[in-house]
Amino acid sequence: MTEFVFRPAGVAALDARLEAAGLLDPAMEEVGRAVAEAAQGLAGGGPVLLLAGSGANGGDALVAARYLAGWGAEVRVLAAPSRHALTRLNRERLAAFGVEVGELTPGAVTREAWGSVVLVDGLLGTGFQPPLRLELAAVVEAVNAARGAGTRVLAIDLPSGLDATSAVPPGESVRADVTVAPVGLKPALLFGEAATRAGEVRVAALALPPDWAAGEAWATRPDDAAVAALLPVRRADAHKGTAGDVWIVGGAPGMVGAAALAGLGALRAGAGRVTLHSGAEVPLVTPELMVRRHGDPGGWLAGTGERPDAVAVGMGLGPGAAGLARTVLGWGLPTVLDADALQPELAGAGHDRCVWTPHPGEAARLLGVGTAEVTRDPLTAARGLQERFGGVVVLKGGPSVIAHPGGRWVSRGGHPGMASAGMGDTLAGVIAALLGQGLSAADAALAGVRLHARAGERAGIRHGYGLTATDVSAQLGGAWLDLTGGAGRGC
Ligand SMILES: NC(=O)C1=CN([C@@H]2O[C@H](COP(=O)(O)OP(=O)(O)OC[C@H]3O[C@@H](n4cnc5c(N)ncnc54)[C@H](O)[C@@H]3O)[C@@H](O)[C@H]2O)[C@@H](O)CC1
Ligand SMILES: [K+]
Repeated sequence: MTEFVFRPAGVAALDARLEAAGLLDPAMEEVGRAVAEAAQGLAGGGPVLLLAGSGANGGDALVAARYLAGWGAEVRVLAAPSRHALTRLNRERLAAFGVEVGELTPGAVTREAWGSVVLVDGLLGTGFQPPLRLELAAVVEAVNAARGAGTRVLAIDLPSGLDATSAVPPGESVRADVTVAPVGLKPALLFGEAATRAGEVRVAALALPPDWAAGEAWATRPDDAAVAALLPVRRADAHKGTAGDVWIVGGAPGMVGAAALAGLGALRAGAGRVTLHSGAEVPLVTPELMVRRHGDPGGWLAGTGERPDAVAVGMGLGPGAAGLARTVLGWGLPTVLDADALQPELAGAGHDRCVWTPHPGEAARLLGVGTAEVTRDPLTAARGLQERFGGVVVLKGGPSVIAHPGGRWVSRGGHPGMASAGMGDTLAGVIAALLGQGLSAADAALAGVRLHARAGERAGIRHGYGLTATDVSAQLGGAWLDLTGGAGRGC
């Protein structure tokens, strides 16, 4: 399923629409039921302790308690006083069900957690404004102590104490084993240290008019079926001239491997013909790559009338890369700009057929901010880059973000072993190959990132953290077949 990613403002806007349509009560009912089902699955018939804060997150917990009680589970409930109308209503409904609700204090949490198999965290969701107030900080501490003693923790929407928009927790927060996120994900569930505190994340879809969620979402996380639909299908009479002529412009003395890896990535992603243009002698990593050495690559590019179907420029190119990149951008061809071609002076030089592929350090250089600012909120950073540089931006990371003029995508998958030099060079080649096969810049970026990640997952099974960019390239063909379900023959 393709998932939506919301910021708090989107959640609040969706809430307002639900309220106006008289659908907020049924929505909370759906969320509470989904939470109850997940808690029941985790508890395996054991007692469940539910903690309800003062907002709608707490209301979700109170609904979940009612369902669990109705199914015959032993429930213990502690709740904060609330002025939220629906949360209060659900507390009354729970009382009518005969379930007692205790006062939410750190001591009560410690006492009631004793013997509870599962603790449901409905303290704070997207309405949390850091920093955590003292009385709740002590409750969060008690929750984490209970988890340390063996109680499994299920967070509603996000672990309480996380800022929904940030990869960096503002301080201590609940540490969850499972998070059930209503309607869609929040950035904190996807990125950085915050995501590690959420455990396994499950989205609980709500029955909504289809355009409501899409209209309020800040990004989407496409599934593999959506990505596979972007990949080209060849005719039986395809030949190397129809599969894309790709140039790799990169490599300087001491940095030739980067260009070679990009070339290999392009070949393995189906390019019909790949030529490396370099000012240095590039090693023959595979005989299928063509290598052309130029004494003055910039002069040659400026003068040549030859044109490929797609270009990747920058990998290992060294100083002067921005000038070469400007020349290539001037051709208006499908182009990937990577590594040394990612220079602030190229702001505004992008066009709708180009893809910029910075990692967070390069993104920070392009934006003129610190790397921490980029990694704290990659979705906003990627959008800022796209607006400043034009075209499409792939902000690499785990997960990568793709920003295009119509919105933002968050990629899926990958493997921690991909944290090694050369992976970005391979990705640049993969995206160039897809551009050369006729994909738009946005589609090539999304499909390229997912193909690369899937290849990394395959290579990771064999090599663990020791996998190299060459290992990933070798798995690109298999990754393509995985995504397309074995398609790929002529039709
Ligand atoms: N449209 C949606 O996506 C839906 C959202 N729902 C739930 O609604 C939640 C958002 O509800 P609310 O906007 O009521 O917000 P929350 O329930 O997240 O929290 C708001 C409450 O937290 C308190 N609070 C805020 N900052 C605090 C701090 N620093 N220290 C201590 N207390 C603090 C506030 O006083 C307020 O009472 C979501 O996280 C989700 O669980 C669901 O109920 C239904 C559908
Ligand atoms: K929560």
